[in-house]
Amino acid sequence: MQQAPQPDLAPITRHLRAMFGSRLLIAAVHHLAVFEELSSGPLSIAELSQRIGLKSRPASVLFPALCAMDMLEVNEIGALQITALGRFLTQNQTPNLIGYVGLEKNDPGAVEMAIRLRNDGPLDTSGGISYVKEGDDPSPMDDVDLSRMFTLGLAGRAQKLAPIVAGKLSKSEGHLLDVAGGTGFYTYEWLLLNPSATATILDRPAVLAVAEELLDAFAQSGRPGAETVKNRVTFQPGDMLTDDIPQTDILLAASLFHDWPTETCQLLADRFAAAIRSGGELWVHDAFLNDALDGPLAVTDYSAQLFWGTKGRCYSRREYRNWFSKAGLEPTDENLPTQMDYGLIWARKR
Ligand SMILES: C[S@@+](CC[C@H](N)C(=O)[O-])C[C@H]1O[C@@H](n2cnc3c(N)ncnc32)[C@H](O)[C@@H]1O
Repeated sequence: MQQAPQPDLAPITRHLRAMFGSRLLIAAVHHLAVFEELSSGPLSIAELSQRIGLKSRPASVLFPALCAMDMLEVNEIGALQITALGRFLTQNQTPNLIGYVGLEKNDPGAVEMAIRLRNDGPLDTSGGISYVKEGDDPSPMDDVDLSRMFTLGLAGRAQKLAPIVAGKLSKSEGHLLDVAGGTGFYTYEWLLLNPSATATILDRPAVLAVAEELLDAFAQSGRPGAETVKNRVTFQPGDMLTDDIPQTDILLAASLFHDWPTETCQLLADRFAAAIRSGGELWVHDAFLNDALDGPLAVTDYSAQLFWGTKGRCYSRREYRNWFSKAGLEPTDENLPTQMDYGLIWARKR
């Protein structure tokens, strides 16, 4: 019997992430006065950021989101200006919706979003930041219970996307390194399609304990070839920011760069480029902003969610390709959509 086609689960993730976009809008109107600042004319991104007290990361989350909502736009000289729609969020416009939006201004999520925008992150980071292990700072990824909770929280997403991603990655008889591989599902599915290949999953030790359990279940699933996958996987506990990264033919970075600020992204690109053998490939699976940093809305909402919970945000393909080029890799111009607003880009090493 033929299987019914599986739906793209994007509507679920879009509605989930829309909450963070709403918080940005309320914070912009009522806590940061973005529209009032722009009401007398366009401002450069740097000038507007400075006036409302935003560093580069929060500015790169907020302004693309307001552009995607069609309330701001970038003019021909690269300055931000209010659109015909956004005008209805300024005092000079009668009627306007400032009061109506203001009914939500004390919503705890909107208030906290304003705090995080101004502070470039939460005020209290003593418990560590989700999905991030950096230096000696405490990390939930090194706590047995929290790392299990965070890793299993991503399991369904990875399980759904992994067969699609695996089918689009290059075929190989060589080695795949899945950096910050989490559950490992991308690796298991790829090994199923590449029966002579081997793979390493690098992550924090507590995360890999969960991945090993999931691999056991995968190997016993009864799917043809699944039992061979187990012997072809190596689990490597480590710190991708400081430890030696094993040499590989294909390196996969899935939902990885978006947890980190731009400087760390360049460091990671450099480290990954060094680990890839000549002729090898770096693949990124993520959700990408438009190169013009003005949308799409699903990704600006996601960027707000990542801003809220991690040290990163969503980036454009152009931003990724710049890091790749600076790392000595040759970015290809392929854009391969997967599902849930994610896609693949890749670069090769000569
Ligand atoms: C958002 S998850 C992505 C997991 C997986 N690639 C996926 O798409 O489902 C980020 C992963 O990065 C790992 N990670 C964070 N900091 C790390 C570090 N310094 N070294 C190695 N892994 C790290 C986390 O433990 C977590 O599993």
